[in-house]
Formats: sequence, structure tokens, C-alpha cells
Amino acid sequence: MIKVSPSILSADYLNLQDDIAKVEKDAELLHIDVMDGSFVPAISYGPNWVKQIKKISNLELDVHLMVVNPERFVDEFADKGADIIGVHVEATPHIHRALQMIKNKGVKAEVVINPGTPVESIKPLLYMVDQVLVMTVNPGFGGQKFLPETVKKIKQLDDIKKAEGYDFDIEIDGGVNNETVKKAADAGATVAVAGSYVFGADDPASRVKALKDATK
Ligand SMILES: O=C(CO)[C@@H](O)[C@H](O)COP(=O)(O)O
Ligand SMILES: [Fe+2]
Repeated sequence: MIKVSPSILSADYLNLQDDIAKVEKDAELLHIDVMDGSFVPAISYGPNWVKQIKKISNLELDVHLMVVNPERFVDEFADKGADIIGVHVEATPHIHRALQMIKNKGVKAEVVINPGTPVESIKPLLYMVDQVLVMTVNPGFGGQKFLPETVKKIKQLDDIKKAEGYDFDIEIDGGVNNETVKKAADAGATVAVAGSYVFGADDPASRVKALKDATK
């Protein structure tokens, strides 16, 4: 059964504590999308959101950095309470250093690839990561459609994981619902981020459960 990481990007910011409480019991992680208006067009929120959310949630805080040169912010997000920090391979010439910095803070290190980026580009990093995030949409916005061509990259990663004996999680992010999650989980995905599917519903907890039921 897949682990679920509801994305607060689609939550009600004025009632964020209530929305988080709705998924607290059924989800394992909470996904926090940090956007800088440069790596991606939108601007979202920063380290102090992580600090505040840490006070009200026991979920594993899964911070997805969509920022240029993310190594500038790794220490601060770790100090504010991130449990997982994801850095895009496309966002820095120093991806290995960025991952080392995350690990040095005692935080789980995640490398992220966009739909247009091949799995080959992160092969040298797979020995050191706790999680790989395969973007299933182009990053920057919630509510986009799942790109089916990303499924073969999930399978490719899962094959490498088995062949090499690695134990990283494979996370998917973008356009996840009760149908797309099944295709990804069959290919090897172990963690699903879902924003609009979960928080766009009247009963977010039932949507978390539906993602799990679909991958039983
Ligand atoms: O990183 C991102 C978008 O760039 C995501 O985490 C979104 O928050 C996913 O939203 P949905 O596609 O599930 O609505
Ligand atoms: Fe994300």
C-alpha cells in the first residue's frame, strides 16, 4: 500500500491547521512545495511555514524545494523542522553537495527529476539518497494532468533499485488520483504526493484512503 503525502499547495491557507488535521490520521507525510518564482514561475512559501507546521503536525514534513541553487536554503529548512528535503537535479550544478548537506543535517535526502530529465542523470547519486521524486507533471502548479510517459522512468528506477540493492523510496508528484496512482505504484512508486485530489474534496481523509485502497 502506498504512503501518502498530501500537498498543502491545494489546502486552504486561512484554515491550514484545520486542513492538516483532516489528513493527520491517515497520511504518513505532509508535502510542502517551496517555489521561488525563478526555477518555477510561482512563488509559494518559505522556511517559517515549516517551523509553524512542525508545531501542529506529527506527519513527516516532506519539503520539495523548487528553487534555484537549493543548497542556499538546506540548512535553514533542516533547522526549521524538515524531515525530508528534496532538491532538483536541474536546479544546481552542485547536486551532490546539496544532498551531502541534507544528510549532514540528519535529514532524509531526496533528489528530484522533472519529466524531461532522464533517470541516467541521477544514477551516480542513487547510492546516497533516501528518496527519489519523479515529477509526473512539470513543476510549478497544482491541478495539472498526470503525464503517463513518466511511468517508464519509475519502472527504470525500480529496476535499478532492485539490481543494486538500494532501499530508497520512489515518490511521485503531480496529477495523482485514484487511477494514476495505481499505474505508478505498479511500476514501483512507494510514496504519492496529492494536492488537489486530497484537499479539493469535501472529505480529504477519504481521498487519502482511496489512494491507499487503489494500491492494496
Ligand atoms: O510540486 C508540485 C507542483 O509543482 C506539487 O506538489 C503539487 O502540489 C501537486 O498538485 P496536484 O497535481 O496533486 O494537484
Ligand atoms: Fe511538490
